[in-house]
Amino acid sequence: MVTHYVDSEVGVLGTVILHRPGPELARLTPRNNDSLLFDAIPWVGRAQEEHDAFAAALRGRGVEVLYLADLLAETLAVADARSHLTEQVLVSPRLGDALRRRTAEQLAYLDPAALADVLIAGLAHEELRISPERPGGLVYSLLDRHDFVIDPLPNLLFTRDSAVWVGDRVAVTSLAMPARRRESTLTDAIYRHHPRFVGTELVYHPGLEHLEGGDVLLMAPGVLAVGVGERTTPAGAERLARQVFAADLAHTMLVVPIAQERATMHLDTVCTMVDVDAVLMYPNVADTLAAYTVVAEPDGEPRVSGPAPFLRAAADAMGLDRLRVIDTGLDPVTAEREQWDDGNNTLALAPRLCVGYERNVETNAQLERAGIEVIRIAGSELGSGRGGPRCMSCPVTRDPLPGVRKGPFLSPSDVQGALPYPSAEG
Ligand SMILES: NC(=O)NCCC[C@H](N)C(=O)O
Repeated sequence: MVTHYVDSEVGVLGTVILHRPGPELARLTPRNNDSLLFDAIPWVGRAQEEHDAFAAALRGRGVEVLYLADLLAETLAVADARSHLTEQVLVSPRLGDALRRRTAEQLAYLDPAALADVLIAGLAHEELRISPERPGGLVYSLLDRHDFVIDPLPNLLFTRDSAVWVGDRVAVTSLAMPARRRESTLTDAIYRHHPRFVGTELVYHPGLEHLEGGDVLLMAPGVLAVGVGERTTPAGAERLARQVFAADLAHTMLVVPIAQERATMHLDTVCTMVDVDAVLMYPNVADTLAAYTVVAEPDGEPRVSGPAPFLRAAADAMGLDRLRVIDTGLDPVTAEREQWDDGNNTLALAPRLCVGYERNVETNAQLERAGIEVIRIAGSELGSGRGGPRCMSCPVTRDPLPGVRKGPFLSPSDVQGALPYPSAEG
């Protein structure tokens, strides 16, 4: 098994899982885009070009790119994974027995790659092979022709949300929105059965309290920040705290309430890290964002204190005098526009090097003024799902921050002493 390890947001990125958008985006129509969590109907070919350029930019900086569809197809070559994932779509009570039988027959004929395509893009009414000898039954007869026998997963593009690595373990999440729930059944199967990942220990499972990867930030080795709002629940944060403390993957979790709105659906829509001591942050929330600090008691029980201002609590937990803050946009109007267009949602490839959407002109200029290099990518179509470079990537390997050993973790003051990178302000 290859070793995978992620203990920060900014350690040099080694390997990342992306999902190249495909036929599942072509399922979006004006009648289903809201429930499928897209704000517009993307031009699929252009979205693929934009995504290919994103992947090329990562490879150009030495990052290994794994595609989720390939991992899934390879996973489906394992008999147990195939039967488990097939059962998970067939179990839906929406199908009824006759339609379930027809669907099962059709899936049984597919090779692993074709089955992966169906699990991702779904199965439309028109695609089910029905004949007088092979009737679909009452449910199929009443199914609207625009409807799906198996729902598509257009948000698989946002690989960040269904799994997040913490140290050498992966948290396979429990997604809140019905349109996304099935995504983590695919990631779960990949981490359990794919030859590259088999043996990886899971620190969170689908089916537990709601938790989404976009809400989880690895602020420093041993320090997590978890947004609670539209997606991750306080119960999800509490469960994750217990599990990461028990596994000695972290010593502190900052739990950060965020507004339950689409614009701030995850913590990484308002705050991402761009250096070991610097965050890119939406100024309209910077002063009001608060955090409850949760630490592990010796008996394993999480102890809660606060709330305190987020930036103060984070700096304390990370053993820093303060966190440097780079604002999204320049003025409140530009900031609001660029936050909406995922200006905040940068993906760090290393300390002071990140990928951002080119359209967020002011935010990118602010980053550069603060000494952060920005690799700009197009996102006119990719952005229609409301996610940026961080949302579209699941890092599975980052270099540990130099000078900070792998867990069990040092105390915050030891970590501060070990920070390798001087801040841009010296
Ligand atoms: N971490 C993120 O902010 N991910 C973006 C998810 C966008 C997706 N359309 C959703 O609503 O869940």
